[in-house]
Formats: sequence, C-alpha cells, structure tokens
Amino acid sequence: MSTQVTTSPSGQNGQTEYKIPNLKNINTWKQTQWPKLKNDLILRAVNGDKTDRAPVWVMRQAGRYLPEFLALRADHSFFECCQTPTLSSTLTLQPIQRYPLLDSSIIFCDILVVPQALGLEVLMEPQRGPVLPSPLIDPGHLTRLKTEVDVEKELGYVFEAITMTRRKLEGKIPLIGFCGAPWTLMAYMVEGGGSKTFEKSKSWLYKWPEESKGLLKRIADVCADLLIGQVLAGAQLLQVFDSWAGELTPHQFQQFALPSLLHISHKVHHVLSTLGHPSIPIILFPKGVHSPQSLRLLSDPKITGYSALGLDWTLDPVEVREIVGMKVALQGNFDPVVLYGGREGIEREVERVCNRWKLAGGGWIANLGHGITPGVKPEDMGWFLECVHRFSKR
Ligand SMILES: Cc1c2[nH]c(c1CCC(=O)O)Cc1[nH]c(c(CCC(=O)O)c1C)Cc1[nH]c(c(CCC(=O)O)c1C)Cc1[nH]c(c(C)c1CCC(=O)O)C2
Repeated sequence: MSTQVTTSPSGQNGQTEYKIPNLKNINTWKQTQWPKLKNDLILRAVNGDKTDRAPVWVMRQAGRYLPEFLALRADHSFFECCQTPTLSSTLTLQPIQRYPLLDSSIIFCDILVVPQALGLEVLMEPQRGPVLPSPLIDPGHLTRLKTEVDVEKELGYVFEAITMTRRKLEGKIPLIGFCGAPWTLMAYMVEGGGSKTFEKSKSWLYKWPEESKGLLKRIADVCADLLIGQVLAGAQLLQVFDSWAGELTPHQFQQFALPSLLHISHKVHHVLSTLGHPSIPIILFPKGVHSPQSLRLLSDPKITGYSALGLDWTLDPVEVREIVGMKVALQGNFDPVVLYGGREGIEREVERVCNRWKLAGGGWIANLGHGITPGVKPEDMGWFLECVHRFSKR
C-alpha cells in the first residue's frame, strides 16, 4: 500500500501541498510502547511554563571534549559514527551517563547528512571540519541534486538510532531530533565548507534570487521529512540549527531564510497532525539574528510553528523578552567560553546570567549560546550544570 498522500495546510491560502514522506513506521508508530517519561522539565519549559528551575542541556554535548567520545572516534570515521545506529546511540548516551544533571539528550548526527541525502559528497577533515569537494558553483549545478529524496532510504539510519536511543534512555529524559536550517545548509553546499565571509553563498542570493529560493525550498522539504521521520521514530522535541542566519541582512533573512524555516515547521506540524500524531514542539536556533524586526517575526509560535527561540550569548534575555513578548519560550544563552573561566568564574557568571533570565520571565531552557568547544575540561562542564541547577531555582 502506498503512503504517498498529499494534504493542504490549514490556515493558509490552501495552495501548498505537503507530500507525506514514505516512512517505514508511518502507520506503526501508534503501536509503539515507550517507557514512561520521568523528567519532562524541558517539555514544560518549551511550552512556555515557568518551571521550578531551568531545564538544561548543551549544544554539541556529545563531542570532542569527552575522552569517551575520542576513544570511540579513534576507531571510526565521523560519518560512520552518524550512520551506524549503535555508534550514534552510544555517543548520544555518553554525556547522559556522565552528567545526570542533563535534562535532555540530543541524537548524535550532523546537519550535513541532508546535503549528503541530496546527493552531495561531504567529508569531515581532521583540522578543517566539513568539506564538500564538489560544491554548487552556479544554478547549472542544481541538476546534480536528486529531485526526489527518499529519506527512509537515505537517512533511515537516523530513525533507527532514535528508536534505539529512546528505548535505552528508559524515560529518564526526552530525546531531541534535529536538522540544519536550509540557509545554513545552502551555505555549506555552495561554499564547499565553512567560510568567514560567505561570499559565494551570499552572491547566489544577489545574482540568482529565484534559483536560491528554489534551492532553499528543496532543502527544506528534505529537512521536514527528516524531522517527521525522527518524530515517528521517537524524538520528543526538535531543534532546527540556523548557525549562519546572522550572516544575512535582516532583509535577506526575511526574504530567503525565514520562508524556508516556515516551510519546515508548517510541513512538520501539518503532516504529523494528518497522521494523528500529537504535536511536537520545535526550537529554532537562529544564531546571530539580532534585528528586532526579525526577532518580532519569530515571536508567535502560532504563526511560525516554532515554540522556542535559541539565543546566542551576545543577546540579553531581558531585552529580547521586551521585543518578542511572552508567547515564545527562549533557550540559551551562556557564552560557551565561560566553560574556560574556572570554577569561580563559572559560578559567578552562571549566577549573573540566571538572574537576567529570572527577570526575563516565561519559559526558559538553559543552554550555551553556541556549541561546547573541544578544549573544555569535562569536570568544568559538570560544574556548570551544577551551578545552573542551583542558581536557576525560583
Ligand atoms: C554548523 C553545524 C554542523 N553540525 C552541527 C551544526 C549546528 C550547530 C553549530 O552551529 O555548531 C550540529 C551538530 N553536530 C553534531 C551534533 C550532535 C549532537 C550534539 O551533541 O549536539 C549536532 C547537533 C556532532 C558533531 N559534528 C562535528 C563533530 C566533531 C567532528 C569530529 O569528531 O571530528 C561533532 C561531535 C563536526 C562538524 N559538523 C559541522 C562542523 C562545522 C563541524 C566541525 C567543527 C566542529 O566540530 O565544531 C557542521
């Protein structure tokens, strides 16, 4: 029986048609019995509830600062770790086993699995980070991308890892599924790797605006299917990482990045509701987006489909609250470098930042304002978590 049905989103102009992805568990998720969730703090905070203390997790919490990660990585390539469900699951659980104070887990994977699923080669090079040897130079190269991406076939390993990990978590804490945002992924696909100036990817926006929008939409479709698959496989919360959103002018953010972000959230919510699945909150991390105008456009979850916004450390939570109001929950926003500040430095800064967040009111998920870096001492991460538990108490 084919599961390919199309539906129209409600509350819009009725033009958009969302194709339901072909997923193995599209009809079987209802029969899955999950262990009862014991700590739902993050799920309450993401819905805007004031919690007794802030739930805390850390972006990139599984990674190179952990000796147990490095030990496993020594025997396996980076993408082998992502693509092998047992390895991904083990890596996801490493920080959870070490730090009982974490209130959420996030599946071990990478945002760049989406360009891979679209047909581009992605390598992870030891000193350089991600490298795409054949980037998209101009719109003529768009024909190199697959027109139809079967997410089950290309990314089924993520779904398997999610199901395995949720079982192993035994309901201790929720599991976050994630993807990269279309603009951030487009930047990698055009630049061929990281960049300081984003000259190539931003010139696409100036030279070929319509083709850029088309590309962003194609990426967004795969991202949405990846998120839907993760939810049906057991993810309880989702995050979309727009790490390079701050490289755009506010106008470009609104013209290019935002519509593709909305395409993802609307498709995810619409398809899940069509399947009769309970709605799942999505956190958006639009790193570097500071323009009040852009933040205001992200302030109403009913319109955007994003329940929470992740803030980087250069924003002040009280100022952001004044701009976005009370409808959206917020996440963040400790300076990742605080983890190099020593025990006293960490304690002082956590207390200060927690006090700002208490003034900001509303739902707060404590996190860093960007990923944890490889040089952090594991015991300092542990101390940071202790301090957040202590100082975020209401
Ligand atoms: C931009 C981006 C990428 N990947 C990701 C982002 C968005 C977040 C951000 O802005 O930091 C997201 C990501 N990458 C990874 C996760 C796993 C889950 C978690 O613990 O948070 C997540 C959520 C593992 C990873 N992704 C990567 C590693 C290290 C690779 C290694 O072991 O060699 C890990 C643990 C590699 C990676 N992957 C990427 C880069 C730039 C790099 C190299 C530099 C770096 O490590 O920061 C792309």
